[in-house]
Amino acid sequence: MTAKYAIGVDYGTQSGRVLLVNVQTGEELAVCVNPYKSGVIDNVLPSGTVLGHDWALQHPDDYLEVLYQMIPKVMQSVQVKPEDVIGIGIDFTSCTMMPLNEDMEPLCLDLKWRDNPHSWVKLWKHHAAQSEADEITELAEKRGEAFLSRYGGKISSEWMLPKILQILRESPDVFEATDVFFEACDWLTYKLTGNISRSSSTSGYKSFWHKEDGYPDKDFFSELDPRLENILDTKMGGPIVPVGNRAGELTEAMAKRIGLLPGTSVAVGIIDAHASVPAVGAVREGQLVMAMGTSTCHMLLSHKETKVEGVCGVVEDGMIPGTFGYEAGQAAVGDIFAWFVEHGIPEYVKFQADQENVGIHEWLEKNASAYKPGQTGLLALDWWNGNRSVLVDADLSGLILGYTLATKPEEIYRALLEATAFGTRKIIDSFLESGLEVKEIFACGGLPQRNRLLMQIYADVTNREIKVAESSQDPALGAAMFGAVAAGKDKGGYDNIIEAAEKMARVKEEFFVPIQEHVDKYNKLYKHYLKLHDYFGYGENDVMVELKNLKNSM
Ligand SMILES: Nc1ncnc2c1ncn2[C@@H]1O[C@H](COP(=O)(O)OP(=O)(O)O)[C@@H](O)[C@H]1O
Ligand SMILES: O=C(CO)[C@@H](O)[C@@H](O)COP(=O)(O)O
Repeated sequence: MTAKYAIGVDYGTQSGRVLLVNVQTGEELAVCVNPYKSGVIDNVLPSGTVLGHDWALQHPDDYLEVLYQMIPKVMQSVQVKPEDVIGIGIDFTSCTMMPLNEDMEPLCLDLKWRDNPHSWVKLWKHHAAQSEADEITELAEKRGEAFLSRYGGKISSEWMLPKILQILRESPDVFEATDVFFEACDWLTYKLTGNISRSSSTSGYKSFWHKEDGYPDKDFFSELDPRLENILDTKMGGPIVPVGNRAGELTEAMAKRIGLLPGTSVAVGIIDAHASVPAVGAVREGQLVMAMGTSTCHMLLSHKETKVEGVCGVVEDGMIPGTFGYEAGQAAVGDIFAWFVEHGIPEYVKFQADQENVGIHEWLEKNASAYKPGQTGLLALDWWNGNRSVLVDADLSGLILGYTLATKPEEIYRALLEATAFGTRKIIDSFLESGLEVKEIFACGGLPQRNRLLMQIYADVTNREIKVAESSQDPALGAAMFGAVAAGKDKGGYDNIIEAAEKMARVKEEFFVPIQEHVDKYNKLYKHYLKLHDYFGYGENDVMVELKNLKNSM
């Protein structure tokens, strides 16, 4: 049989990328990255409307551009015939949601609505629905809703219902005008296939849907707000299709536009971080995958369903069929380092990095590597974008302790790297305390490829070996694998994602091994991290929330 190919389209926070992969070998033939023209809209709308605190929106046209521009570009860069591309898979940040009209078009593209911020795509890191999230948690607790325990006991402002509730409360007219609220992932799948469906992955992790129990009762929604009584049949309606299935086939019009053949199989969409799980070959119980980029998502596979504090969700078959997929996460990781590089470094660092012809991150990494664990005298809490797991509180904020007049930028950078590693250890501890096994850790995403010091710190802080994905486009590779599964064996693909992972997944031969001397030091520092974590995180000291309230009242 001639070689067959699949396309993975990975929609990240800042950019979308398209990867063309050989289905038999997993070889990556070409990749094209398209930074979103409008990026993350967190200050003002294109029309000039000023946004409130913690808003994060996106422009839906930026997503379509990735398909229209990047798929033809990838195809032109290699000698692959469209008929040999058997499947397409999409992964997307989540919950990135949008209000659509009855023609399945985003409301924000309509002149009538475009000045209203609520008509736009709300990005996963839109955190302005915290009070709605708290309200949902309170109601679920009061009613003893069983679903709450699957989400670590607390509802995140990042998910679908808090975002819908915020729209309803702040802009009932947008709510009324909305035909359906859709995850961007599912909207793009619709754009490719013309079929309206929802992914079991986004529905399970972000919209409270459960394979056996379905959604929470209608009563729950109506008690939250009577206007939500029928939302499951109306604005949240549509068939839910399990991941690993085919969502449909490429339409004639879309095929023409992107230079592929109509009828090409399109997979049910998945959450971006989850696509990395099969892409590193993790398909078994006890395998933990950290997708480390702007944020970090921790995905753990297990055969049992249990309660885990602060977990973002557990969904049966949510990542790999036959297992329960647990997701936890840190809402900022790379974003914290980016903040420091952008706002925290003095001119002399820029000058020296220039002289040495290296980037600021590289300069800081090199200089921070000269320190031993504990030598900076600093300890930080990694809550620059709130705390996703295990505290689930977007109102928490960052902290650095131990500054002196001698503190240097590279020491602060190191403390920030360490803080994110402590945050990850806390998440692993939470899994272990719930009786789940963590046998093997994989790291993927942009960070492990770029920062060796960071990865060594993670190995030392967790006292575990860390394997790193070979592909720098891991989610896109995973999405392409789902594309190959959507096509099926008859067309040269695979019957299921486990078979696809056996043939297409890859990790680097070299991995990060803990250094005992560092492990001992970090064990001590971690105890102090936990003290700060519990003191500020569990409400004993609520100064972070008070400061935020004060700021928001200005
Ligand atoms: N050398 C580096 N060390 C640490 N962080 C870095 C480095 N280079 C870039 N970053 C951070 O990595 C993040 C981007 O990660 P990446 O995985 O490429 O993107 P995304 O999460 O959008 O998919 C940014 O927040 C950026 O600041
Ligand atoms: O929340 C999730 C997954 O549940 C992610 O989509 C979100 O953290 C964004 O991930 P990136 O950091 O852009 O890769």
